[in-house]
Amino acid sequence: MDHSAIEVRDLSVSYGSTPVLVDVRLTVPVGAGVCVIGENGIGKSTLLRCVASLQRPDAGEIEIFGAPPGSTPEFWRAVVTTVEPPTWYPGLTAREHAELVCRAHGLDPAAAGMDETLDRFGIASHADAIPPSLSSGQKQRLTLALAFLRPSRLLILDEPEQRLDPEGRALVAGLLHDYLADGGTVLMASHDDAFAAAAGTTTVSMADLHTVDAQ
Ligand SMILES: Nc1ncnc2c1ncn2[C@@H]1O[C@H](COP(=O)(O)OP(=O)(O)OP(=O)(O)O)[C@@H](O)[C@H]1O
Repeated sequence: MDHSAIEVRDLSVSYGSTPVLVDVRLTVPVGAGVCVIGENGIGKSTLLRCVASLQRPDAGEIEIFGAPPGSTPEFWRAVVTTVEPPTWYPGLTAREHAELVCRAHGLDPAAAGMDETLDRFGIASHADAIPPSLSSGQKQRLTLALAFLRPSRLLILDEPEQRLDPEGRALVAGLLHDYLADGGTVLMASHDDAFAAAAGTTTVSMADLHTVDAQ
C-alpha cells in the first residue's frame, strides 16, 4: 500500500492552558516539498517537533511513511531533522563528525564525497576545528552539510536559512531543489519566501493548516 510521506490528523498541542495547535491537518505526499510559513509563535516549530517525534502531541495522529514517528530504527534511517540543535561530540573535529555520520550510515567518506561536501559548505578550511569553536553561521553550515551527507528520504528542517549568508542560502536552496528532484520529501519552516521558492517547496500558511491539506 502506498503511503504519504507525512500524514498529520487533528493534531493538538497546548502549553499549559494555551492552545498552540488545534486540529491541525497536513498531508505531504512522497517527493513533495512543503514550507510552512507564519508569524513568530504561531506553532511552526511545535508542528515540526511533533512530526519529528521530538514532542508528544496532546491529541491527534501522525504517520511518517505509514508508521508512527520515532518508534523504529527505520524511521531514523529515513528521516533527518535539524529541528533540535545538534549535540557535538567532545573533542571531535568537524571533519570527524562528518566521518562519523558517513560510517554510521555505511558510507565510505571518500565515496560519499565528504570532503567535497565540506568544501561546498565553505567549512573545509575549518574542518580541523571542533564545532563549538565555529561561528553560528559555520555551525549551521556544518549541521546542514551533515544532514545532506547521509542518505535519507525525508528532511524536516526548521528555518534552515537561519544565520546563513546569501551565498549559503542559495547553496542550501539548490541542494533542497536537487533532493526533491531525486524523489526526497521536505518539510520545513521558514520566514524567507524567496528561499522557499528557490528550494522548490510549496508554501503553506500555518494559519490555514487546520483546514487545508498540502497536496
Ligand atoms: N516548551 C514550551 N513551553 C511553553 N510554551 C512554549 C514552548 N515551546 C513553544 N511555546 C510557545 O508556543 C508558541 C509556538 O511556538 P513555536 O516555537 O512553535 O512557534 P514558531 O511558529 O516556530 O515561532 P518562530 O517563527 O518564532 O520560530 C509560542 O507562543 C511559544 O512561546
